[in-house]
Amino acid sequence: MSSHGTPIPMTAQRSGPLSGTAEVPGDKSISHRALILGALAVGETRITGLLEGQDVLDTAAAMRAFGAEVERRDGTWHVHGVGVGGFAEPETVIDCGNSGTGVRLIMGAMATSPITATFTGDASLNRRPMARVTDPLALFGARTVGRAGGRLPMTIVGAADPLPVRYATPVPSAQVKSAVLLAGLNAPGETVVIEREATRDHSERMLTGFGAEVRTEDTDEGRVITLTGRPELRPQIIAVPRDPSSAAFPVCAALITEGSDVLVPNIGLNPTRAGLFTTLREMGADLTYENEREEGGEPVADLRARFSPAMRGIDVPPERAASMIDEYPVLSVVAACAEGETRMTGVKELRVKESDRIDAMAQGLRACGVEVAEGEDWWCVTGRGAGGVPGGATVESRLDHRIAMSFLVLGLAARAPVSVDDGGPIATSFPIFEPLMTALGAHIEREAS
Ligand SMILES: O=C(O)C1=C[C@@H](OP(=O)(O)O)[C@@H](O)[C@H](O)C1
Ligand SMILES: C=C(OP(=O)(O)O)C(=O)O
Repeated sequence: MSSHGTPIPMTAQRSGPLSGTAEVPGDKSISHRALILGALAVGETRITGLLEGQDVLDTAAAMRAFGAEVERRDGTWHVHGVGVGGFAEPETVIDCGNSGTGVRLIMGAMATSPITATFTGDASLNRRPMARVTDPLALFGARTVGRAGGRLPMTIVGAADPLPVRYATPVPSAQVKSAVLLAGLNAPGETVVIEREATRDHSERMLTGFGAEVRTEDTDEGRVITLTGRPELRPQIIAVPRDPSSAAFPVCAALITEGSDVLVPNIGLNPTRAGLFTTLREMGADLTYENEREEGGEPVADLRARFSPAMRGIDVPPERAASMIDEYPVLSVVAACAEGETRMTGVKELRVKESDRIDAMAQGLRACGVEVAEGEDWWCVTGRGAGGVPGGATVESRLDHRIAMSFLVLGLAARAPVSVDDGGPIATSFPIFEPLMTALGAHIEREAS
């Protein structure tokens, strides 16, 4: 959906101890991929635990537009796929709303079929760079017509006679890697993606689960992923694990809110996603992994986070960026409540997310009385110590769910309330954020607009 409707101003106030269990929703990255691969399999894929956030609902609608049957019955999602190369030409414009993952993966999935589709999104998505995906799709033989600078709305004419591709991704991006692999599904022979830094590997894992041949090798060039084209994908039964990127919010809230003790069960700790938790532990957070186990081939644990008044700032190494890319906004909130400087480098990708996340956080933190320095590829937050952030500002969320949630978390520990002008975007990834946080004891309220 391109419009988020009327803004929903929200305010968070200093809260007493947060306690209890926070059952966060399903993983957003895995949910998109389950719907898309389900739509490309032959037969019915069943998905439980799917994230029912707007980003994923928009991908479900897109899969219907390409000819798959997608239905929710009794809490389970049923996807009746059309097979690799079986996508129909959509009759309407594909609106991916706020979702970079949705639009980029779907572009890849349709680019090697002889069909044409036009993509659009909301004001945030229509500002984000798409050439990073359409450049490699052109190598397969797809053609693109879009706005200047490779922006949406954009029409892709899929390749009628696609060629396989060998592509080294110029930016660390699982979306680009996944778009190329999905396009490679309907190309003959082997499609190869090379990434210098490993990014989240859910596509590789799920493609293998659906029966595609995918090889991953770590070489001097980086990680080399080879997919054999034109497989018949077999439908799967998928239980989507809970999202570590959503778990980050109750975890960080507990660490900075006096007296808190919160359990966040069943969180995937895939090393390509778990960088935030490593960082928090290095900062001295009282964050433990309980009941560590393997589920569906992924490491999983229950996270227990307790108020940690003695956290210290650290240098977050650039090679960790890909494994915590969506978590820097909320990390900067924890950094504001720690002692000393937290320096984050190798993070220029943050500038092309739903908003320029370095600028959005830096401006909002400064308005709340926190010192922030920044450059194109780095930023540094000077902590005010536990309970030391003045707060007392209204911050723009800029159509960015993670900015809105991060400042509401800050408000729980700041001396004066912190407001966001629009909490509406939270529904894209974490529709139950407000009731979940409130049930833990957080004072978060909607204001009359
Ligand atoms: O592949 C994915 O599911 C995602 C990849 C990342 O984006 P980039 O590929 O742009 O780094 C991440 O920020 C996004 O939230 C989800
Ligand atoms: C960057 C994000 O998502 P997307 O790129 O899918 O819009 C996010 O969820 O933080």
